[in-house]
Amino acid sequence: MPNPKSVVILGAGAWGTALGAIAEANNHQVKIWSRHGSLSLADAVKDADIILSAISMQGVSEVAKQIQSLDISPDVIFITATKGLDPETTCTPSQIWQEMFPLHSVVVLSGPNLSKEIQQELPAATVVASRSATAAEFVATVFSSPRFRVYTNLDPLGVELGGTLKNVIAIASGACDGLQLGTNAKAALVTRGLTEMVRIGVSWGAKTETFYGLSGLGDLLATCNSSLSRNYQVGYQLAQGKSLVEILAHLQGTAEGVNTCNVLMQSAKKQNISMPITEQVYRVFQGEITPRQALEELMLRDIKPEYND
Ligand SMILES: NC(=O)C1=CN([C@@H]2O[C@H](COP(=O)(O)OP(=O)(O)OC[C@H]3O[C@@H](n4cnc5c(N)ncnc54)[C@H](OP(=O)(O)O)[C@@H]3O)[C@@H](O)[C@H]2O)C=CC1
Ligand SMILES: O=C(CO)COP(=O)(O)O
Repeated sequence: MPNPKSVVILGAGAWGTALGAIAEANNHQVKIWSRHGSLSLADAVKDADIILSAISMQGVSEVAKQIQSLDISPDVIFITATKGLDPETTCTPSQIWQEMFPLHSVVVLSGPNLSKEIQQELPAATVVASRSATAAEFVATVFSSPRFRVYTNLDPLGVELGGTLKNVIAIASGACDGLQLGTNAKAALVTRGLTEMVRIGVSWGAKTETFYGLSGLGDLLATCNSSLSRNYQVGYQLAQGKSLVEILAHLQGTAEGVNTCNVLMQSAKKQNISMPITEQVYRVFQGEITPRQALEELMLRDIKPEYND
């Protein structure tokens, strides 16, 4: 384990708190900053070795801009644990951080990590990915523990997109369970969902194999099969006939898949990329169809080869 480091967590939500506890258990000095807390951002990031952002997508650009105006040592490593896409630019969180801090190392942390289980100290694995192998290896040593196994990876975009794109499929999976469609239907949905993720992710520059790792397939398996996932909960409740507005008003925490689905749909249309499951989720959000009608449309699509469709 490295010497104690100063780790600043941005965002006192479920994920920021859980990651803070892991670093603290490894004897690092942890400060958690929240926009509603008494600690100023300037005081929080002063003397930081690591700045880890676990804020929802909607706050990333704004907070990154505030930090840009502060005096940040060139040795600071940024970690992003947000799973979303910027609605204006379609940029991922790591692209936003890297653009604002071009000379700093930026590391993506993503994996099958339902925060409630991690808070209960159940074992889990994750991936830290960066263009800098040294930065990824350093971050792995800071967070690794007997209950949190951290793998390194050199495809930050692929790791980040795995965690982000799977949220839309988790919503569809929640709906699949809400409609009680069974295990075969779920297996088909998740597998075809992964195909969609690979298709768009690779067109954006991610590596195919990354989607078959912990941050892609691994996170799909976790969130598509657990009622702890907020995205899954959104889909499940849509299948029960609730409106999206009603669901989001009562949901505890952030379901990034809702915004991600909208951003994805626009990009897929522009790029002419087929994303049938995402499209059906989008249409359910728009109130155009019910989850059951979405199922019927997916089942009645043209017959085609399993690959190269
Ligand atoms: N929970 C989980 O299991 C996991 C979550 N993630 C990802 O981590 C991110 C955060 O998730 P989670 O912690 O669960 O969500 P929560 O809803 O619990 O917390 C969101 C956090 O973001 C902060 N925030 C939101 N908007 C802004 C803003 N404009 N400026 C500053 N801070 C803001 C919130 O601050 P405030 O409290 O002041 O509103 C809060 O600290 C999401 O992208 C999620 O997909 C990734 C892996 C696991
Ligand atoms: O990404 C997650 C687990 O890896 C958390 O999923 P939800 O955001 O759907 O709760």
